[in-house]
Order: sequence, then C-alpha cells, then structure tokens
Amino acid sequence: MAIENIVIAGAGTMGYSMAQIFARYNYHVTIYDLKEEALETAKKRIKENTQILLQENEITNDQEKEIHQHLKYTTDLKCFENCDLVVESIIENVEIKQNFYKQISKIVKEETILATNTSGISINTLASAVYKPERFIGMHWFNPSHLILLIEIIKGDQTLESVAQTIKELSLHIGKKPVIVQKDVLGFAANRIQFAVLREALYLVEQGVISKEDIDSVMKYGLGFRYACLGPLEVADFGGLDTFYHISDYLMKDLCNDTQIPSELAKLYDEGHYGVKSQQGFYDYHEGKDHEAIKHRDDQLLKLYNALYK
Ligand SMILES: NC(=O)c1ccc[n+]([C@@H]2O[C@H](COP(=O)([O-])OP(=O)(O)OC[C@H]3O[C@@H](n4cnc5c(N)ncnc54)[C@H](O)[C@@H]3O)[C@@H](O)[C@H]2O)c1
Repeated sequence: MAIENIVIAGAGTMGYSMAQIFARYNYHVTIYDLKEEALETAKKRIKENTQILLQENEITNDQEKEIHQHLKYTTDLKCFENCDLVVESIIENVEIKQNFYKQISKIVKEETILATNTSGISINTLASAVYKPERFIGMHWFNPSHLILLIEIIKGDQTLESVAQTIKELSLHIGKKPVIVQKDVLGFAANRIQFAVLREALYLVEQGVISKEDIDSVMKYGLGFRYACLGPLEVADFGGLDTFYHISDYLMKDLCNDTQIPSELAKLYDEGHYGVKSQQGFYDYHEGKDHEAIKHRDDQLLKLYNALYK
C-alpha cells in the first residue's frame, strides 16, 4: 500500500522527532496532540533540530524549508480521516493507549495502517482495542529518532504479513535499519537489553561499587563505543567463547536479578525528577544545561553517524 499521508499522534519527546524525519522524506505529516502547548513545543524543537542539521551541512536551506512545509500541527481528530498511516506515540499507559485506539480506529479508513511506538507493551494487548486489528503493528523507534537508525517492527498474532512488509519498506525508505521481532514479548528486544543494563548499572552504584559518572563512562568509552560496531554475540566471538564460558560460570549467578523498580529510579520518579525534560534526573539540567545536553548529544551522535554510515 502506498503511504503518503501520515499522522503522528503524540507530540512529545518521540513524536516530533519522528514527524521530522518523515517530513524530510517528503511525506505529508500531521502531528496530533491533545494539548496545544505540546504542539507549540514540538514546532520549536523541530526548528532547533533542523537548525543543527543546517549548521552541520546535513541539509540545504531549501530542504529545511521543505521539512517545515510538509508538517501540520493539530488537536482536531479530523486529521485521522484521510491518512494512510498513524504512528501513535502517546503516553506509555495501556488504558490510555487502548482508549485512543478504540476512538481513532473507527475514524480512519479501513485500510489505514495503525502502528504503535510503545516501548514494550504487548502488541496483542493493545490490538484488543483496535477495530480491524490485522492492520495493527508495533513500530518502535529510538530517541532521538531523527538520528538513531534502529526501528523494531513487532507483529501481533493478528497482524498481516503485508502490513509488516509495508512498515519494513517504509523504514528502509527513510534510511532506517529495521529488525523484525518475531514474538510479542514485553520490552521487545532492545528494551529488554537496555533495562538489564540499567538494572545492573544502578545496582553497582547503589552498592557503592562505582560512581554514577564512572558507570556512564564504562558504557560511553568502553562497551557502548564497541557496541556501535559489534553486537554482543559478535563481541563474544571476538573475545573467545571459551573465555566467555568461564566468565559466565562465576558471573551469571552474581548479577543483579531484582524484579522491583530500581530504588534510585523510583525515588527520583516520586520526587517528580524525570530527567532532561524536567531539568533534573540523575544529573542536573537547570539553567540552560538541558539545551546544552541535547545539543551535545545530537552533535556527538551525528559525528558517529557520519563516521560509520555516511
Ligand atoms: N522517550 C523515549 O526515549 C522513548 C523511546 C521509544 C519509544 N517511546 C515510547 O513513545 C511513546 C511516547 O513517549 P514520549 O517519551 O514521547 O512521551 P511524552 O510524554 O514526551 O509525550 C507524550 C505526548 O502524548 C500526548 N498525549 C497523551 N495522551 C494523548 C492522547 N490520548 N491523544 C493524543 N496525545 C496524547 C501528550 O500530551 C504528550 O505530548 C511512549 O509509548 C513511549 O514508551 C519513548
């Protein structure tokens, strides 16, 4: 099916960034949100992003203009009536997402593909609220989605293969590296790995083994740097499976296997500290440090992207 008109539902951290990349590839994109102020912030953030791309000579002045011409912003449900694809990126809450699908799957055309950017809620659980669930699928992006290549595509039990193929082709067309997650497991593949890493990292900090700055350095200058070029199975092959076998023998049983939310994460959450978006997380982002941090992250990722993939 030809995709031309796309609605991104949810103008938050993920939504505006995904909208920007579709617009860059000449799709007509409408960003829908319940809140006008979320749409205003999205517009501002996309402008900031395209300015960075312009400064880095990644896009021309004309391309910058075109990106903005391809974008519309609305709180009006009418935008769902004529679109070919909805990528939903609203709050990570089962009930709210299900209510959203109950409402919009009756407004869209019967052939409109409905994709969720959930970080790991079961696709089948969300599909139960969708009218005609065979066109429903997981399309999981990564933050910042205008720079990270990976997209996980997750089929529910009822998803048509043709829908998975359309989303895969679309992902390739916008320069992404899609992978198919074969089974609908919580967290899919990437977040299972990411949260295993986070659990161990916070455990080591809580146990006083290492500072939070140094655990971040372990990833940035060591593991993460290597993971930009090699997956964990390739790393093991290069390291030697005999060595990895012997390490597994004593280490697996010593790793954190706590099933609760890590206590430092729960404490910050209870205090309303949500990270860069609220200017306080594990680190402090007050007094303009939030903007500096976003710019620094994007500059670094762009350099990495150019070094490895351009
Ligand atoms: N933040 C990440 O790193 C990340 C990465 C990948 C996937 N995701 C997933 O993407 C989704 C969005 O995450 P986010 O970080 O962008 O959230 P966010 O809180 O930044 O933005 C969510 C937006 O959705 C809007 N919204 C809430 N309910 C709505 C509704 N019923 N209709 C329309 N808009 C509604 C809110 O007003 C807000 O603007 C979640 O499912 C999340 O798990 C997040």
